Amino acid sequence: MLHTNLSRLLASGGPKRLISTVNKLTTVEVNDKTGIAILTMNRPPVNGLNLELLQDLKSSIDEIEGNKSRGLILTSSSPTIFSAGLDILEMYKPDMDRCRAFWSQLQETWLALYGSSVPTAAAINGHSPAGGCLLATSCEYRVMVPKFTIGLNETQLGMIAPQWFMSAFLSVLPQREAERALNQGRMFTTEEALRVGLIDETANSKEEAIEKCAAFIGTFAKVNPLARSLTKQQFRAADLQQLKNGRKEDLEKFLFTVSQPALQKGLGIYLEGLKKKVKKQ
Ligand SMILES: CCCCCC/C=C\CC(=O)SCCNC(=O)CCNC(=O)[C@H](O)C(C)(C)COP(=O)(O)OP(=O)(O)OC[C@H]1O[C@@H](n2cnc3c(N)ncnc32)[C@H](O)[C@@H]1OP(=O)(O)O
Repeated sequence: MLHTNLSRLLASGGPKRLISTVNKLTTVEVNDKTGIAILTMNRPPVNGLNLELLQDLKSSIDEIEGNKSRGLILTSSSPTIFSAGLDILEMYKPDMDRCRAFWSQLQETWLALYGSSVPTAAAINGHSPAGGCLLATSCEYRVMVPKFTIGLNETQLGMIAPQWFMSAFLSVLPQREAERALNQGRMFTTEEALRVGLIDETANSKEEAIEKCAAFIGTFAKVNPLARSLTKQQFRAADLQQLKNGRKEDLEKFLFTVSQPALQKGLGIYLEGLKKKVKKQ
């Protein structure tokens, strides 16, 4: 089968071509034989989504769209973290101008990934909370390595996931499951995520996850690319349009939320907890 051959080629190392080194926080490698691009996040230690990583992600997505790649596989250079979600330091005691640029960029990057015309898949090779889960659920397919967690834990930080975070989550989970998980701020283990359908497959390693993502992308090999892409766009149009129409309000809501003293206090305690955890070990 064609898609199995594609995934084998990719797994075998194939003739990869690094097409982008300009962006320091992401790399794009295209396999010359399969035409599939691997977009790797590389912002140690946890791929926290700050303004610069979001900018690099957006320009890498644009690059992949522009070079006619057959698909995009999103992954991480860290062996244990896909992405720790939004960089909390962008929201804690923020400079409001930067904060505005940060949230606008998050909107921009999400619109590009969720609305991407190429087939997208996430090789989730580590923990994937909150914004990390948003990136993964914005792709069309998810393969995750065991012993990690994924979910939208915003309520645990005293925050409410915006409607478009929910849209991506709801494009994957049934409403009842999504609502309960969001209300609880639940983080799913790899096995739990597979059971509820938050991920599509598990893999024993990053390489295997990439191979399975490539096999998914290979399933479109015989489908007319324009018909496939327009069908995807049609499915996602309402979600994308909702954010496009409400971008300004969404930004103002975010800026209002982060300027609340109670939220700042909560974020301070949360960050302290993350650091204490480090000291205890
Ligand atoms: C209208 C308003 C709408 C707003 C809605 C949006 C709201 C939220 C969306 C988000 O994405 S908020 C971020 C949520 N993320 C998390 O809660 C994850 C927190 N991190 C962890 O659970 C763990 O760090 C980890 C990802 C499981 C990794 O664990 P590990 O043990 O490997 O690493 P640590 O030692 O915990 O971390 C290393 C280092 O990184 C710092 N760090 C971790 N996560 C973040 C983060 N999201 N932002 C900023 N910094 C982070 C952590 O404090 C450590 O720092 P140092 O001690 O080394 O300085």
